[in-house]
Amino acid sequence: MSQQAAPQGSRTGLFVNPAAARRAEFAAACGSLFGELRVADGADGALALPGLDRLDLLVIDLERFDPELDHADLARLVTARAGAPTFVLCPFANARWLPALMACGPIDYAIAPLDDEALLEAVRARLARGPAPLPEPSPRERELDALHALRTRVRLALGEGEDLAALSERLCQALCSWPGVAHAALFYLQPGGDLQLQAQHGERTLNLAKVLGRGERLLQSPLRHAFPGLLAASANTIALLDDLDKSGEPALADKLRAHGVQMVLALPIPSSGPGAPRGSLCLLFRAARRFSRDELDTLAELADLAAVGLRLADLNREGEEMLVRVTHLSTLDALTGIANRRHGETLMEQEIKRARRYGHPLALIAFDIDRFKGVNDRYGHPVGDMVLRAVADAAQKLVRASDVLVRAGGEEFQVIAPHTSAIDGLKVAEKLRTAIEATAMPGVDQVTISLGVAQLGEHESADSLTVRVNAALARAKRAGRNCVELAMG
Ligand SMILES: Nc1nc2c(ncn2[C@@H]2O[C@H](COP(=O)(O)OP(=O)(O)OP(=O)(O)O)[C@@H](O)[C@H]2O)c(=O)[nH]1
Repeated sequence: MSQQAAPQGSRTGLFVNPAAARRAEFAAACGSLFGELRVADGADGALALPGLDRLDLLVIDLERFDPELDHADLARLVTARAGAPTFVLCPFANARWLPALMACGPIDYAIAPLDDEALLEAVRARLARGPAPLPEPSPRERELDALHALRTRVRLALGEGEDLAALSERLCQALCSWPGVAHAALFYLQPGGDLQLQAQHGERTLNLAKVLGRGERLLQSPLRHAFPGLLAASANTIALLDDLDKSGEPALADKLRAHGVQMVLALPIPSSGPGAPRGSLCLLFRAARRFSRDELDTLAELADLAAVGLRLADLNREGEEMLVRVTHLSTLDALTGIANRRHGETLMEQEIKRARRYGHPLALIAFDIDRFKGVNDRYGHPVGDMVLRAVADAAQKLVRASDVLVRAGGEEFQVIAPHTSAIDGLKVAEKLRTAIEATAMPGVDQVTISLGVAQLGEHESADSLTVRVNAALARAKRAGRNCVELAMG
């Protein structure tokens, strides 16, 4: 590669930014420095250009890019330059871009905002230095760079804090970016459970579950003393198999060699308190190698980071479970398990909106157990509760999946029936009446219900519909109970 800067008239450049106005501004400010200046609105467009690595200068203007969304694509772009001059304009309030991109290749940068003159000067200076952006790194610097890149990738992988599966997958991907790593795996000890292969990444043909003979209950595996990933998690130790034959398991060694693996290193992922580790990080290398102290320190640090990540994933999961429980408690009636009154009101509003939007009829059926006070008085409250549950179960079985059964209060229920006219509502009500009448209630004489039916009027509110249906129900009670009445319009 020539160390000379190209003459100004023949220089090629590429400017990348999502905003057309910024691209135009850059072309106006710096276009004179290039024989040919191309522009792209993102990493995908830039990567699609032929000869990307031969351009004299790539300028990435990070304004309007989002570190969460765009990091992976821009990282690919920097990597694709393979060390060729890359100049990054970084907003002063978002400098976390810099270490993240530096981890992918050598970049120069200027902190934005810059006025046109300062921008022209910075780009001119970068072009004048020619293609060699930095002196060749020494082996030691290369090692530190690789460690730095690894640490950054692991941090980014953990930063997105999702569920355990996604987090473990990203962590393995990050570990595979370390030079020499063919495959990476995360073994996870389920709380109160067994060790399982949670994620793996790398050599496509290598499936550790197959190599180990199982993907779960790995603490019971006969290979738990031979394979570093299992040993590290079960014995809470760093396990380094620098020669596969030392495992004492020739079949295991052969299988790993067949996939190009010569060495395996595993580190326990510490638990937050005393006790067994949370699992292990396992790295499978293409060749045996020695590790420096910095490398071992960094790997231990990564295992600590992984522990924090797993804890966060646990907290996320616990939070989600709590939300499901709270939602359950706040929407369902504890005795019968059907929608409670408040939730019923919300669903009713939704169904009214839907019925109006699509011009479908909507019926509301209200029903109430006859002389229920007598059931309680005669058989006691627990039997009364059982009757309420039995009535709810029988009604739930009878209504359509799209109907909503609600416990409106004490022994009053409602059925919100979408796509249902008053006539059809009467039919459903009659079916409910006969079904309850025919349902055997252990230890109780026959139970009957009275029902009211109303169809939603064109401009009617939920309150008005409820008042009308309850009036119909009251008429059914007055008419002698165990019967259905249609609401007045
Ligand atoms: N076991 C039990 N009883 C309840 C529950 N909620 C309300 N009740 C009882 O339901 C009864 C309702 O009585 P009333 O409103 O007088 O009506 P009824 O006896 O069913 O008479 P009609 O509706 O006129 O046929 C009362 O005795 C309430 O205590 C509950 O969760 N469990």
